[in-house]
Amino acid sequence: MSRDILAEIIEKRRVDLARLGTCFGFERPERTRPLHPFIAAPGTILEVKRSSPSKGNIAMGLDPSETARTYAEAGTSAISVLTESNYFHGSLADLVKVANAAPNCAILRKDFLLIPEEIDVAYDFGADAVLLIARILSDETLLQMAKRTCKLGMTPFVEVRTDDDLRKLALVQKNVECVAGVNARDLRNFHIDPLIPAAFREKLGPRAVFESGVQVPADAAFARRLGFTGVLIGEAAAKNQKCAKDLVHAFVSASPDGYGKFWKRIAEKREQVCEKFPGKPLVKICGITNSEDAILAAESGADLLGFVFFSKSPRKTTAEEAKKIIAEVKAKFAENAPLCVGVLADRGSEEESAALKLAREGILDAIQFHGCGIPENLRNANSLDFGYYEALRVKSNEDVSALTQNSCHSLPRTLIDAYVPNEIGGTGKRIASELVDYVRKNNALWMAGGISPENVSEIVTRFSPELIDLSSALEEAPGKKSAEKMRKFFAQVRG
Ligand SMILES: O=C(O)c1ccccc1N[C@@H]1O[C@H](COP(=O)(O)O)[C@@H](O)[C@H]1O
Repeated sequence: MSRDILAEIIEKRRVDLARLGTCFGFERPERTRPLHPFIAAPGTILEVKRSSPSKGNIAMGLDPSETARTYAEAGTSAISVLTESNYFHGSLADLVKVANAAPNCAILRKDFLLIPEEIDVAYDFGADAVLLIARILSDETLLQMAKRTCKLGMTPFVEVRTDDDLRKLALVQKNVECVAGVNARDLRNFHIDPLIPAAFREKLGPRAVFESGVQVPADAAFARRLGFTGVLIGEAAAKNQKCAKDLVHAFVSASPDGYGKFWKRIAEKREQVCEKFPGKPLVKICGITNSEDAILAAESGADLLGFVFFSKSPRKTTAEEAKKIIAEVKAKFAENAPLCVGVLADRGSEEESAALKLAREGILDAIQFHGCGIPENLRNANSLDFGYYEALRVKSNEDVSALTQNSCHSLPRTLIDAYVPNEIGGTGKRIASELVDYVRKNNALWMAGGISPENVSEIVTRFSPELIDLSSALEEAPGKKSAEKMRKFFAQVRG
């Protein structure tokens, strides 16, 4: 989509401001409500939202006062009110109504505020916090508006999405206390990726909010597991207010954990690769059985190393061997070490128990469930010491639908591998190109199956995968990688 929706919204808003003034034609009330702290402790922000440019009509008949009462009863600590009229059908009248109906919640004015006087208007209409979008404000105006917000006792909520926005956020943080927010939705194409907020989390300061795209309770929990203090939920709450309680409960009962940490590290590694090797994917080298191969892969630029815990694999490893290799890799590469993943293919096996134990001990960063499904107890957990994802062996479009069903915030990525009858993984066989195309239409592509030094350039150019995973084509003998093949391979993806 080439349409710049943000620019359109702002253009119309400037015209309205000039025509109607900063109160948009509403009579300016005198504030009587006391001020409330905004996201001073972990909590949700449920939104009063009628429509949006990405979703069209969401809840056009919504009554702001009733909605605010429902949200307050659900236990939300804050309520966001969209006051933009052209694209979101909100108004300052909604803000007053919500502020009056939810006297114990912090109220956020969510709009595309452009001039400092709008901050005073937000205060008078009952807000406790105001959204300031870094991308649409100059350094000077942003800082002026943030300072004015604090002067009135409210909280500036600064939304970032780019490195330049982060620079602006740091400028604000140097001067005043604020809450930072990252939108998972790309306003250029409305595409939602929970790994965008994940990549930003450590750069935002202590109070940070995950915005957009939360649909189900597990998505809200995922935001908390990434370490966000708040989660802003619009459509899912406004459309189905009965779910508000579950969304709030999921967020506040989760905590930052090893699962969130794994996905944050994937997201950060993706950013680093995008910056240093534009257009190139993350790389997982699988089937590691010895330190020499592990160290060569790490030195060459592997982002993940895979250790196979499957008795029938020619490249299987044991807990003792994996532990020793991982200790060497982590000692040598410290925070630049690749993430270490245990690959499981046989549920209920001794190997599964051994790998899960290493993951719980923090030795393995994650588990790849290869063609054997994710255990229910892991799917339902909201606090784990490690990450996990599924590898699906795909042979038809129906298999791909399972992948799309998997895809939600809490399972942000699924790996695809070739389906080969009677073989589980490490087959050296490729997935049919039509199937890969079908997957990548709606999903970030994590791809395995027959990737080699000879075909990797063609695969990267043709499919733009986000991650490639390979094993057998780098071997000189079962379980032993060839240094020559590794060098040839990495010359293409890290050259
Ligand atoms: O490599 C194995 O032996 C293996 C065994 C059981 C499950 C998964 C396994 N490896 C995975 O297979 C693909 C890549 O294989 P290849 O490049 O086609 O040889 C990858 O997902 C590995 O993690």
